[in-house]
Formats: sequence, structure tokens, C-alpha cells
Amino acid sequence: MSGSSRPWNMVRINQVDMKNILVTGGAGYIGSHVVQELLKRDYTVVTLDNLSKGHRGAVVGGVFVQGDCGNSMLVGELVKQHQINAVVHLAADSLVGESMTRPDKYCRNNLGNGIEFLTALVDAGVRQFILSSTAAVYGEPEYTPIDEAHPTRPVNVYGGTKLMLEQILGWYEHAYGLRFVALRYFNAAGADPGGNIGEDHNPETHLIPLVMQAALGKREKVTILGTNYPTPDGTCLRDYIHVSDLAVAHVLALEALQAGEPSAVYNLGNEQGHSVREVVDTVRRVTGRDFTVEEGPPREGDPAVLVASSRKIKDCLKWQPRYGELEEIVRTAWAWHSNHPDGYQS
Ligand SMILES: NC(=O)c1ccc[n+]([C@@H]2O[C@H](COP(=O)([O-])OP(=O)(O)OC[C@H]3O[C@@H](n4cnc5c(N)ncnc54)[C@H](O)[C@@H]3O)[C@@H](O)[C@H]2O)c1
Ligand SMILES: O=c1ccn([C@@H]2O[C@H](COP(=O)(O)OP(=O)(O)O[C@H]3O[C@H](CO)[C@H](O)[C@H](O)[C@H]3O)[C@@H](O)[C@H]2O)c(=O)[nH]1
Repeated sequence: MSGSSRPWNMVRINQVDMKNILVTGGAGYIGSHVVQELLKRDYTVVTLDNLSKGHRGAVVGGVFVQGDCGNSMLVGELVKQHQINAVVHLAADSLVGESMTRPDKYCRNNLGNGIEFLTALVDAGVRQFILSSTAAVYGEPEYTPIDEAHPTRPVNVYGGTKLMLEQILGWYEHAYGLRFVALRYFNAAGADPGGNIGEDHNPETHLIPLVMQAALGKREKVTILGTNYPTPDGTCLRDYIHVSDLAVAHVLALEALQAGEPSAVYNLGNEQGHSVREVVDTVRRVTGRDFTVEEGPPREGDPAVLVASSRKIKDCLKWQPRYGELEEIVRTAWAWHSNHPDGYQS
């Protein structure tokens, strides 16, 4: 639809209650922590998740709707019925390796459904939007730590789809007045210290939960994917950020939009790089368990080093991580995995 046929400036913008939030992907790993944080702060939350990856049991409260964010009719109805003011959009496919072999899946879901979703929102009058973006938009770093001014040249399809969605948000802002915050998370890890929600993916591809499964004896071994990277120990460096710290950042971003702040892009990391070997050693230390570790070839699409500068979000939104150390993050992950060895099934 062209800009002229979409009278966005005439659409009624709900100012009555600024606390009705639609969260897509809220049954997933990060989304479930975001939903919990919003509920703690007295937001009214509607979770929309198609459960392609998420778990009904991960949604600790609010209204849950099983459905697809690309279903414009459903989205329009939800906005109207629940007087939605703002949206947190986490629904996506997000596996770097898979995105290289299934680009169609990533373009359809992250872009196709993402665009349908955005369009249904502006049609329904929503003008505040938080996007789960990613460090994968940067590609191979030209310098570290990576700040938001770093060039964006994704080296995997997944990062490419997220960058395009950020660009589309800019166009929707220009045409329809939608204000947005794109949060470029680095590697989400850990679990809610309360112990009820945590990471449960099937298949699991993320390093920390895989190492936890090996520590629990549920996996025969851990494979280090690449040992010849230009890093001190030859394995990739990543910046692990606690999922509860991420959740708080979403609330701060929402508050900024609600206060009328302009659109913005923020990195979210702990500003420290940890190698794959360091993660393995930390899990051994925290769990007191040993397991087999083998060395394998690198995974396609993996940059050698991804370490954030989070200065901007600390300065602008006063965000401060509570879990700055890898060991603390691994401790909370271990509490979840050891108490829920079969994830939400246990
Ligand atoms: N996990 C990380 O380290 C990380 C890092 C950077 C960015 N992100 C981004 O954060 C978001 C959440 O990641 P996660 O690790 O919690 O993933 P996740 O797979 O646990 O959660 C995604 C949720 O979205 C749902 N979903 C997917 N497509 C949908 C659709 N079309 N309609 C409705 N629901 C849909 C899934 O069922 C799932 O519950 C993603 O957008 C991801 O790209 C994650
Ligand atoms: O069995 C494994 C699994 C992973 N790794 C390595 O561990 C590191 C972390 O890998 P993850 O799969 O845990 O995480 P990624 O860095 O690939 O990706 C994550 O963080 C990215 C941003 O940094 C994206 O946003 C993405 O959504 C999210 O999954 C990588 O170097 C990877 O090669 C291994 O050595 N062995």
C-alpha cells in the first residue's frame, strides 16, 4: 500500500493506557524473560507466539495467543481488543548456521512475516516498536569493541534479515511515524534466577546449553567449532549477556519511546569477549563435572570475534547489567538446566 493511501496521521493513537504491550515470540527463551519483567512492572501483556520453537509453559502470565505474527487479521484484532500501545517483536528464526542452508526460511519468517506484522500494526494505529536485533548485523568486526557506528556487513543470512528489518523500520518511521528501538543483542545466556524459566531449544545449537547438557550426561560430548581463528586460543570470542539484563533493557527502551524519545539503535553486551574454550572451562568449574570435548571444523557464517560496546545504552537509557561476569551467568544457567534437565518437559 502506498503512503498516500495510508492515512497514518488520522489513525487514532491510543494514549489512554500506555501499558498494554504485545510481545511476539514471548514463549521463547528471551521473550519469556521479557514478558516476566513487563509483568513485574505492572504492564498488561499479550503474548503472541506460534509455538514453532517456544513453550506455552514459558509464559508466566498475561494473555497468551497461539498464532503467527504474519497473520495481519489476527494482529489487527489483538491490537483493537487489547488496546495495544506498543510492541516488542522477538518472533523470528535465529540460528546462524541454519540460515546459511535455509535462506528461504529466514527470508519468509523474519522478513515476510515481519513486514506483514509491521504493516498490520501501523494500520491498527500502533506507533511504538521494539525490535530484537542482533550483533550478527555487523559481520566480521573492523574494530572491537563494536559500537553502533560500526559498519553493518552481515556475513550470514540471519544477520542480513535483521538488518533489513531495521532498515524497513526506518522507512515506516518516515512514512507512518512509527518510532522504534532496535536492540542489537550479543549472545544471550543464563536463566532467570527465580528458576522457573530458562533456555530450552529443540534442536539446541547454542554453546552454553550444549555444554550444560554434556555436563548433565545428556550429550556425549561438546564439539569446539573451529580452533584456527585469529584469537588468543584459536576459538571464537563472544560477548555473553544475561537474559534478565536483556529483559530490563526492553523495559527501558519502551519507557524511552513512551516518553517521546526518538528512534534509536543500541548494542547490548557485557563488553567482554570469552572464547569457546573459556566457556567450557567455566562450565567445568561451576558444575564440578567433567565431560568430553572434541575439536571440529568451523561453522559457516561464524565471525571470529563479537564483543560489544554498550556505552550508548548505558549513557542514554541508564541501563546497567546485574550479571557482568561469565561465571555468574553460567551459574544461573546451571541452576535452570540441573533442575530442568528436560527443559519445560521436566
Ligand atoms: N538467543 C540469542 O543469543 C539472540 C541474540 C541476538 C538476537 N536474538 C533475537 O532475539 C529473539 C528471540 O531469540 P530467542 O533466542 O529467544 O529465540 P526463541 O526461538 O527461543 O524464541 C523465538 C520465539 O518466536 C516464536 N516465533 C517464531 N516465528 C514466529 C512467528 N512467525 N509468529 C509467532 N511466533 C513466532 C517461536 O515459537 C519462539 O517462541 C529473536 O528475534 C532472535 O533473533 C537472539
Ligand atoms: O556446539 C557448539 C556450538 C557453538 N560453538 C561456538 O560457540 C560460539 C557461540 O555460538 P552460539 O551458537 O551459542 O551463538 P552464536 O554466536 O552463533 O549466535 C548467537 O548470537 C548471535 C549474536 O552474537 C545471534 O544473534 C544469534 O541469534 C545467537 O544465536 C560460536 O563461536 C560457535 O562457533 C561451538 O564451538 N560448539
